[in-house]
Amino acid sequence: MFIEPKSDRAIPGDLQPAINALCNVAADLSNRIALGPLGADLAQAVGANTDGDQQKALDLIADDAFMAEMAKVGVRWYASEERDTVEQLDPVGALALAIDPLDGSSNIDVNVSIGTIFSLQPALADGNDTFLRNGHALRAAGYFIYGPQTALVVTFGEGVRLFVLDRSAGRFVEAPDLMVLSQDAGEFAINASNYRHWSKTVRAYIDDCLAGIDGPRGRNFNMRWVASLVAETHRIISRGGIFLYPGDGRDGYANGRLRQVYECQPIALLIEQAGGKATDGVQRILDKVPPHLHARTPLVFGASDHVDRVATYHDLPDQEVSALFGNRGLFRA
Ligand SMILES: O=P(O)(O)OC[C@H]1O[C@](O)(COP(=O)(O)O)[C@@H](O)[C@@H]1O
Ligand SMILES: [Mg+2]
Ligand SMILES: [Mg+2]
Repeated sequence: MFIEPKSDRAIPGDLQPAINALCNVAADLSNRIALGPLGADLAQAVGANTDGDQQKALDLIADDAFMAEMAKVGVRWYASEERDTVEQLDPVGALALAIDPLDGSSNIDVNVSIGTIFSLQPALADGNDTFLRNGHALRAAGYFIYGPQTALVVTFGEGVRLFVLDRSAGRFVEAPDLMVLSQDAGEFAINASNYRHWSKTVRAYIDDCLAGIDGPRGRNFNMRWVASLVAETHRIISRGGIFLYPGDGRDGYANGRLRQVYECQPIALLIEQAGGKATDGVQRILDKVPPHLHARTPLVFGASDHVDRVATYHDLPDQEVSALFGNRGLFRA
């Protein structure tokens, strides 16, 4: 076994082979990533996926490795960010796996945390129908983080569990405590270089954070942006705060950058299970049905109060946001 749960906590029996196989591949990837420049050039550009995103060597290595193992463990449908269509693996398998095999690709060659995001749900007769459902069908959601520690963070619907890779044993060993999101950290994460492309609503929210103790929030905030969704999620689950990847005015970014099936649904389930919230700014992510396999959605997640507050900015009539915005614009001269 490549995973060692605490003796008083089980992994649902029908999911165990798939979770074990995911751990096997992730441990191997972790070893390869850890070699850095002593190993193969994992950051080499090798092409583009259907969405036009650049693919790095590690995106494809990870995708091939996960797909090969999933064929042996009762997974019928395999949907990957790196593939145009759903692949059928085991025709009599009962499960469907959605995966972002390598998240945070821009960080591969700079020794910053990257990851793998996945979800498992029951397989329907048709692959597309399986994945084009809202997030309430998920049986499990998780990510592997390849960082100073390689870890698996996963939920089976009863809280969020942490397993750390013990390299000497070659196994992911469960940590004693469940992960619970702290509600009061004052930290936000957003790619602020897109400020000029955001809606007034998003600008007003961030302006208020930046105004700190002198603004309407009456407290100072800190900012972080790793450009690796797994790393941001791990930090927020570990110590709180809020993450935003809103839609913006750039070509192709009307719904932001993050994919509903491979990234947003699993992260949303984890965050909710840790005691937080995940929305597109207004609507709960888990309630949304993906319009197509590679659909993107704006994503806002973190401590409940922070996420609720973002929704109140969206609720303001446009004139009111404009009026607020007229008094702010802290990024402008
Ligand atoms: O470069 P940007 O626009 O800040 O986007 C960063 C976001 O893009 C991602 O890298 C997208 O994931 P992939 O690396 O799987 O394409 C997220 O991990 C991250 O949150
Ligand atoms: Mg990703
Ligand atoms: Mg990816």
